[in-house]
Amino acid sequence: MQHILDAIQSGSATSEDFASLELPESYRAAFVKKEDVDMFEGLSAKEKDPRKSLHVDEVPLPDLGPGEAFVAVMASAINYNTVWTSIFEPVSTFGFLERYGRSSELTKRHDLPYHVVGSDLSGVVLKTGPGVTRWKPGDRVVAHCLSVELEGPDGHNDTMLDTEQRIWGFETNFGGLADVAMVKANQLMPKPEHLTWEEAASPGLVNCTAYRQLVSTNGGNMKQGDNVLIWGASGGLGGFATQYALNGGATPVCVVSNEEKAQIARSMGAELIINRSEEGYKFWNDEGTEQDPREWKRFGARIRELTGGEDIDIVFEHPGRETFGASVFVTRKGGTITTCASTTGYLHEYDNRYLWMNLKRIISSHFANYRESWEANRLIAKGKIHPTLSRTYTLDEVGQASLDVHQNAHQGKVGVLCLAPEEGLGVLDHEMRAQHETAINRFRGV
Ligand SMILES: C/C=C/C(=O)SCCNC(=O)CCNC(=O)[C@H](O)C(C)(C)COP(=O)(O)OP(=O)(O)OC[C@H]1O[C@@H](n2cnc3c(N)ncnc32)[C@H](O)[C@@H]1OP(=O)(O)O
Ligand SMILES: NC(=O)C1=CN([C@@H]2O[C@H](COP(=O)(O)OP(=O)(O)OC[C@H]3O[C@@H](n4cnc5c(N)ncnc54)[C@H](OP(=O)(O)O)[C@@H]3O)[C@@H](O)[C@H]2O)C=CC1
Repeated sequence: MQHILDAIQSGSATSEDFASLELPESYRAAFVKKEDVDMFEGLSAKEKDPRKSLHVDEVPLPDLGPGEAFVAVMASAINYNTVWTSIFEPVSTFGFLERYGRSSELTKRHDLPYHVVGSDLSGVVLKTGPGVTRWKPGDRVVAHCLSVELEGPDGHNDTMLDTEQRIWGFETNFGGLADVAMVKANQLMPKPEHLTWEEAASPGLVNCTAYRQLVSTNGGNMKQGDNVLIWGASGGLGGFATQYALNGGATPVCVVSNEEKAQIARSMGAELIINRSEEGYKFWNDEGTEQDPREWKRFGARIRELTGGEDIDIVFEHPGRETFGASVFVTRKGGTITTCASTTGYLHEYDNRYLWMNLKRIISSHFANYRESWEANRLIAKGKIHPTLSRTYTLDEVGQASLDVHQNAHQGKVGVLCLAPEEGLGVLDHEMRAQHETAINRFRGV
């Protein structure tokens, strides 16, 4: 891989130079093994340790198909979906690969006894498959994680609705936590050039998701003046939801679990902050069998205290079972709960009387369509939304990086260096970077 890295770092290699580089037969990648899917049997989700299931080793380079691209990955990032894959919860991702593999000769390539994970990357295009004209070797790119086939009509208005919609590196193989990744060329977007490789790689998945869930007409359709309740406001999704709320003239009500996280939310410009640990909300009894509506009320009263008596227009939900009852309760009449996940449990309970009597709506959201992804990346490239990178690991440390996210011991996003030999490389637009340096570094080292 050294000759590829040399070409990238030379700064002068042409597209023809990249096109003539010899591709390796194998490459370094982070993967889980099919033979390990039962390794954590009997343990609770919290006890399952990604360091034991995530391996870093050489894997063969697949054949490149039509409409696809190989990218030399300079950096990637940890997403919670890699945590799910590595603890084999709520289902083993090998089931996704097997199902995908049954579709065609080409998709069969994904059905392997190992799953190369990772749904973000920044890097350089090495080779494109037949039919790709928009991208060429040498292009500096990031990739969003929406993989679709679009052969049927379902996804033609909104690509997320394709019946063959998958998340690359979670429901497909050959993900971004590796030195080379294979993507569909439609996933590629220009790398924001005021950012380093690791900064550019880190927003992708969560930025696009937050954009659809909160801003897009497919999600919360947020407008100026809205009160937006954001759970985990300094986390992966929340760090972007908070920026979108502030940019769009809404008022974020940020929920976090400690003072450091509260400080990050404040430094982004949020003023209304709830430290859920300090306030000690206990929505469920110890057995986890019943909720306490008095605690929902206490939470709602605190929100009213902060907003001057107003309730929430949009809840940005993802913790799931633990918080969903409270989220439905504190939403104003006619308001919206947008949900994209269930980190603490997927069987939600809420009091439906508060929903229907007050004409509230629950809107589901999942990643983002092609267009929404492009718009979210454009906002990063224009310096209107900033990366939330707090710490960067090497690819060999991917297990530890995933454990940190699993244990909620991180802030914002956690980056991973793949081919990039060190942090801080890859910036072309130094002038623009200088304008946004403080915002770019807001989450660093907290
Ligand atoms: C961008 C990043 C995102 C994230 O991080 S999201 C968080 C991580 N993701 C997750 O946690 C989700 C992981 N995925 C899952 O847990 C599962 O993936 C799903 C629960 C989403 C789906 O379950 P499954 O078993 O894969 O598929 P089925 O569609 O439930 O199919 C099971 C069987 O049920 C049949 N079926 C489905 N719908 C119906 C219906 N409406 N009426 C009758 N049958 C139905 C099917 O056909 C099939 O059947 P047959 O087993 O025989 O093939
Ligand atoms: N459907 C989709 O497209 C997507 C789904 N997801 C899913 O969303 C979830 C969150 O992802 P992401 O934001 O990247 O993860 P992070 O771990 O980075 O952030 C989640 C935040 O949730 C908060 N949190 C954790 N536990 C609780 C709890 N019990 N009650 C209230 N808040 C809690 C934490 O903040 P604090 O401790 O400060 O309160 C934490 O910072 C994951 O399940 C992920 O798989 C993610 C991206 C896309």
